[in-house]
Amino acid sequence: MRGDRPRTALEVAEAVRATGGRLIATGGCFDLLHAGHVSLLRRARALGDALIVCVNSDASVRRLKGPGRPVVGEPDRVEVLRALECVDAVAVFGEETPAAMIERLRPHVWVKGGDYEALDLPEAETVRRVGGESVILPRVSGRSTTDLIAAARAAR
Ligand SMILES: Nc1ncnc2c1ncn2[C@@H]1O[C@H](COP(=O)(O)OP(=O)(O)OP(=O)(O)O)[C@@H](O)[C@H]1O
Ligand SMILES: O=P(O)(O)O[C@@H]1O[C@H]([C@H](O)CO)[C@@H](O)[C@H](O)[C@@H]1O
Repeated sequence: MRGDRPRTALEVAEAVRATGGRLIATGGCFDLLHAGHVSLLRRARALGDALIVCVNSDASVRRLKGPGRPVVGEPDRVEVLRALECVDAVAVFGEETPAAMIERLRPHVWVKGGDYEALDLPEAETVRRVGGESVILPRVSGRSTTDLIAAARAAR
């Protein structure tokens, strides 16, 4: 039981460090959550003692993915992520990259899915500076929010 009040991302980070644990973090838009996201989050969580998901604000998603996005607003994206057993806390950020949030959380491991190369991540230098490592986990083929949106439009 994780208690009735969701712990903040900073509270989770401090608790993990206080017990000498390994803090995992990941980031993304997570608009219209799908099985690829869930697989990534479960595998990320298995790398350590707690997983914090850094999720882009609505304005940040719009800048990144275009004017029609996100299709699911920030409160609901946060709520859905928080409902996953493998997610210990969710933090929203509004910048272009999660670098500032990574500075605050100082994860031991930063995880992204296979559509990125670890060394190409703009936040990779920040991860290194806070003493962490960036890890890229393989994607689940055939799962993307873009495809879900296209399929939903085609079904109308
Ligand atoms: N099929 C997948 N399998 C594993 N990880 C995935 C998959 N799709 C996305 N991810 C990862 O989930 C995180 C969030 O990605 P994002 O929210 O952009 O998903 P997406 O489905 O690619 O969205 P979009 O189609 O809008 O770009 C990223 O780390 C990304 O690499
Ligand atoms: O859901 P996405 O498109 O994986 O999320 C973006 O990831 C970027 C990535 O971490 C490389 O920097 C990040 O910069 C951006 O803010 C989105 O989270």
